[in-house]
Amino acid sequence: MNHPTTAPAPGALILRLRGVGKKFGAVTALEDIDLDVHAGEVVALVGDNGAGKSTLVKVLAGVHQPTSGTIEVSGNPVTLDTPGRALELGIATVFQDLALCENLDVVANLFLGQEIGPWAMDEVQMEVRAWTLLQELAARIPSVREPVASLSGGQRQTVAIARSLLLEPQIIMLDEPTAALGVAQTAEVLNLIERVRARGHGVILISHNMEDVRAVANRIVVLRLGRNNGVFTADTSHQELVAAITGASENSVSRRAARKREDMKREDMEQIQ
Ligand SMILES: Nc1ncnc2c1ncn2[C@@H]1O[C@H](COP(=O)(O)OP(=O)(O)OP(=O)(O)O)[C@@H](O)[C@H]1O
Repeated sequence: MNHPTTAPAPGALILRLRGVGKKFGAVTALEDIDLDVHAGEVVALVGDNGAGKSTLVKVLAGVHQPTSGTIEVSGNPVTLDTPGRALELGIATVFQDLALCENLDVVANLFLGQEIGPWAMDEVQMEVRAWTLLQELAARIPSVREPVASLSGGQRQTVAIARSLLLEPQIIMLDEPTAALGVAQTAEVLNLIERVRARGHGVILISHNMEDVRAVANRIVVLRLGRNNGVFTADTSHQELVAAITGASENSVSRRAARKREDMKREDMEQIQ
């Protein structure tokens, strides 16, 4: 199945993961992950270092193969065995390094690698398409003939996001898009994410910044130690989110139960010896 040419209905379930796991040898990076993404929503993926966010992004980008579980795109089971296949199925990823060419201008960066293919066009057509897309995104880029080297961090992020939209993906994954940005540029990128959502794409936003996440996400999916640890809404308090991320929500009752289990195990061992 290739990705449908007609846009999914707003709110349609476009991505569904059930029981997805990923082991690297003896290391379990992901275990039993469920994730739903609908058309026209921003799902934030948050978690501490090592929680499994990057691994999940790479599974969805076709870089890593899951060791268990199922992935469905628009209701059809899929195998994302290469990055090209993920793109064909309408899953685009903007990695943290952005992969832009500093010495090339905005138009050249937007169409990089697509000189042959659906967007094979002449220079004028490419420039018009670039302007149209950037205007639609209300992107603040001074000129599409500006080399990327002279753009700000926020503008570079915009170019990278616009490039991934050229193929009209159903889902766009953004890996820490505001990590290196100041306040004004962060606001610009958050506005851009809202406009991408308004175009009907499903957005998966990976971020360490709870303020950013709460500002734009419809739902916040917490990963902890490679597992799901709750799904929250944007009005969830900072403390509650941090508790889910760090595991501080494991309250004194569950700690007491764990202590009892340990005591019982010790007593059993003593009886055996
Ligand atoms: N290629 C690999 N080989 C072995 N183990 C790996 C590999 N990639 C990730 N891991 C392990 O999988 C677990 C999850 O890592 P991952 O990088 O996905 O977490 P993360 O949430 O993205 O963390 P961070 O925020 O630090 O990037 C970690 O224990 C990590 O050491």
